[in-house]
Amino acid sequence: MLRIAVPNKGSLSGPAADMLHEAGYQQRRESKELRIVDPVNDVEFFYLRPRDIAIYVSSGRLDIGITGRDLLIDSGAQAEEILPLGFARSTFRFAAKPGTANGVEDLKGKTVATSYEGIVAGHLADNGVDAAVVHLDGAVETAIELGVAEVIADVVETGTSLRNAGLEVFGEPIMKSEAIVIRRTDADADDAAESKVQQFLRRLQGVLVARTYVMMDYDCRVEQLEKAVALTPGLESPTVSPLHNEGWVAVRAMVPAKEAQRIMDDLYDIGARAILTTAIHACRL
Ligand SMILES: Nc1ncnc2c1ncn2[C@@H]1O[C@H](COP(=O)(O)OP(=O)(O)OP(=O)(O)O)[C@@H](O)[C@H]1O
Ligand SMILES: O=P(O)(O)OC[C@H]1O[C@H](OP(=O)(O)OP(=O)(O)O)[C@H](O)[C@@H]1O
Ligand SMILES: [Mg+2]
Repeated sequence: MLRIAVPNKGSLSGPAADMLHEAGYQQRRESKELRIVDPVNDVEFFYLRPRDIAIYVSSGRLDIGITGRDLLIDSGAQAEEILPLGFARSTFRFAAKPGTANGVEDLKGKTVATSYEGIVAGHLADNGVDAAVVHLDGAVETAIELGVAEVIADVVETGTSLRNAGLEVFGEPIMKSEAIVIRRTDADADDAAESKVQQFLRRLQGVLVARTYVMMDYDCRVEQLEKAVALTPGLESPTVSPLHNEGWVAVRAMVPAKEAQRIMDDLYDIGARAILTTAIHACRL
């Protein structure tokens, strides 16, 4: 049975459960459940603190896990990213009162508060900067007002938390993060276990594709086919079928959902008609 770690709280937990549900896996019914077995899919889910997931996975007791890239790097655990999942996107940045610093090189002798000591200590060391790091569990934006540190390093999404605290980011982003699937580095799964891991990844990839693409169908004159296909190349190549009316073909291709309206306009302009888009609910590429 495949054993998978899933975030039990915070920004990662809701979207992770939604994605697993969309991929056809049973999920817990209430937030106090610590583990559930999905017998149909031969999978067991363990609901763990997001910060602990890389540690469990690196221990080899759990096969794979969902966590944040920043949390994986912060943990220093022997686990590696095998699939980015596109949610809980954030950047990890230094911030301070305006005028405090312009880059990491200005941090010598200063104190940096963060919940991600591993990332910050590593980044300071990479840049040869000697600064003190204070660990706080959360709400680190307040550390400056209360005099615990001159600088913070934290997750930034919209920047609202920083603005509310009168702080500004400075320097280059330390890293970009999103939810990821992780696995133990150099995992030595036997063939049966490996095929289960690959099936799990294919299911999640299917959800990602279904979320990002729509199916587009349209009719066009044979003379316009090359131009139309250039607009809708599909993932491999579009399906082209003859129509009963001679000189016309029907075309079917997947297109990025964000570009669908623009592509429909462009197709219309070159004479395509009966242009339809439909949602993709699931797929295996
Ligand atoms: N506001 C946010 N927007 C996007 N991603 C976020 C945000 N806050 C945290 N994350 C991401 O969520 C992960 C951290 O999850 P975690 O549950 O530890 O913290 P949290 O979401 O801040 O919850 P809490 O602080 O309540 O424990 C990291 O990968 C981080 O990048
Ligand atoms: O840029 P924003 O959109 O404001 O998001 C970033 C904030 O979200 C998270 O905080 P959370 O609410 O999880 O509280 P915490 O600091 O206690 O973790 C993170 O730690 C930042 O403070
Ligand atoms: Mg938080």
